[in-house]
Order: sequence, then structure tokens, then C-alpha cells
Amino acid sequence: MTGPDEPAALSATGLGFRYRARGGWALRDCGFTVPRGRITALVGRNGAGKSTLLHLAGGLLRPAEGEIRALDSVPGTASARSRVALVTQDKPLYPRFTVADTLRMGARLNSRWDPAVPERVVREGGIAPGARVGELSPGQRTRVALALALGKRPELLLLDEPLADLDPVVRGEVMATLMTEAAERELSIVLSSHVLPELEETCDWVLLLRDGRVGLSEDTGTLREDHLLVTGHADGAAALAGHDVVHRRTHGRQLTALLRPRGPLDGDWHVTHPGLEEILLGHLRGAEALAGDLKEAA
Ligand SMILES: Nc1ncnc2c1ncn2[C@@H]1O[C@H](COP(=O)(O)OP(=O)(O)OP(=O)(O)O)[C@@H](O)[C@H]1O
Repeated sequence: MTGPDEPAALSATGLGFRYRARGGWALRDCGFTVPRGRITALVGRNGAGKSTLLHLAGGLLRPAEGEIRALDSVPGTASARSRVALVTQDKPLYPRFTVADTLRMGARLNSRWDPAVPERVVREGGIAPGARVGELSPGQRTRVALALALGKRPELLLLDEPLADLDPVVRGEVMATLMTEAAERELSIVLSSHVLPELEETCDWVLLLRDGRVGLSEDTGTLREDHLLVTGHADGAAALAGHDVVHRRTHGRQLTALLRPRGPLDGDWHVTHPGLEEILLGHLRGAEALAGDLKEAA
């Protein structure tokens, strides 16, 4: 966890949002601190609230309750707008503009504009500067949107499923570009994604949402150290009672459980340290599967 005085890339207290005054809450009681200089994976199942949170962080929506801060500023204010870039899933770009027009517009609108990075990002994608944005493939448009965001030289880059429409080769290239930018420019990145294997090597912080609430906000190293995957005979399940069991499943007589041990483990278990993907999958499945287990046991 971060200390209270550590500068935050993104933080929230009691944050709540609903799309209609009488509608359900898309986010509720959210409190977290994502430290600066991290690449944060924002994960959660469909409808968990990831896009809503990124829109609030980027100043496109305003909280109904509580507060959110991006680089310690209120999203949408001049101080936040000049230092925070958001790439949304719909990537609003002018279809009649050429790629070069689009980058020129970025330069005109942003006093901190640095042409080198966006030009490189576009060139590496083999996209002609004279091509019209409306005639690009969705993946190519994603690249132009990322180029535009990086040209702002943001201190915080918010990306809503940026890799979803990129082919696997390009995904790797774009991720490498983002990591280089993060390392060289002290850029903080928060990116939502459903592609858990890709997050394993790139992200060092996880913000997990579950049904509009924060399930985890933690350093990935701590998560790896704290979790164990244990396999053993289902009859020994009672020995796990004193530990925080995140998720468990049984195949015949064999029980497999993802847990955060609270002390030494009793019983005869085969114990391994799970990777980040397994840990996140366990937390995403967790509550629902355990509730199912309890119903079965009743
Ligand atoms: N424009 C909208 N109007 C009304 N409700 C909305 C709107 N956008 C999202 N919601 C609701 O808010 C909740 C959170 O949605 P959100 O899009 O933030 O989830 P998400 O985690 O980004 O989902 P996904 O992984 O499917 O992209 C959901 O219940 C969704 O139905």
C-alpha cells in the first residue's frame, strides 16, 4: 500500500457515480490510492465500472458522491487537463482529417506538445501521414489516438482497453512503447484490460473493481508474495478455515484453493506461488464461486 504522503497518480475517497439520478450505482464507496510512476492494470468483469472510473478520472463525468483526484487535481480543471490524457474506447477523432492534420491539431491545442513521439508511433505502424482517419482500420485509429495522447507529454495516461482491437504483434509493440515512455518520462499509466496474461509482465500495480466497488488496490509484487495456490484432498478443506480463501474449486476428491495465508498451513497440501494472472482470475471469480460453494454445502 502507499503511505498517506506518497504522491498519487489517481486517488478516490467515497467515490460514487450513477448514470441516472434514480438508476443503479455504477460505482459506490470507492476508495483507493494508485501511486505515481506505476503502470496500473484496471481490471474487473464486464460492467464492473472500469470505463466509468476512467471517464471520472479524465473529467468527462463528475462524481455523484465523494471525490476523485488525478495527480492531486480535480479532473477536468486546467491543471489536470494539461497533465492527464485519456484514450476512450470510442477514440473520438475527426474522420475527414488526415493523420498529419490530426497531429498538427494536437500540436496547436497542447502547449507541451512534443512531435517526436507521436510521429514515431504513427511511423512504426506503417500509417501514411496523408491517410484519412476515417479510412483507417480500428487498430490503426487506436494507434493514432495513442500517438495524440502521448504527444501531450502527459504525466498520467488513462487508457480504456487500448489494446482490444490491435493484432498480437502490434499489441506487443504498443505495450513496449508505453513501457519505454513510462520509464523515460516518469509517466504514470492506468489501463483497463481483460487480457490478463499481458498484464503479468507490464503492470506493477493492480486496481480491481467488483460490482462498482474496489476489490484490490495493490502492488503486484505484494500480491504475488501474499498468495498461495494449494492443492490437496477435499476432506482437508476445514484446515483452510483460518485463512483468507479467495477462490476454491473441487474436482472429484481434489481441492484447489487460492488463498492469502494468515499463518502456517496445517494439513498435507501441495503449495505453489501463483502468477499474477491466476491471482487476478481467482479474485474475479472469487466471491461468486464461494457463494456457490456455500449454497452447495447447505
Ligand atoms: N451510458 C450509460 N448509461 C447507463 N448506464 C451505463 C452507461 N454506461 C455504463 N453504464 C452502466 O454502468 C455500469 C458500469 O459500466 P462500465 O462501462 O463502467 O463497466 P466496465 O467495467 O467498463 O465494463 P466492460 O468491461 O464491459 O467495458 C454497468 O452496470 C453499465 O451497465
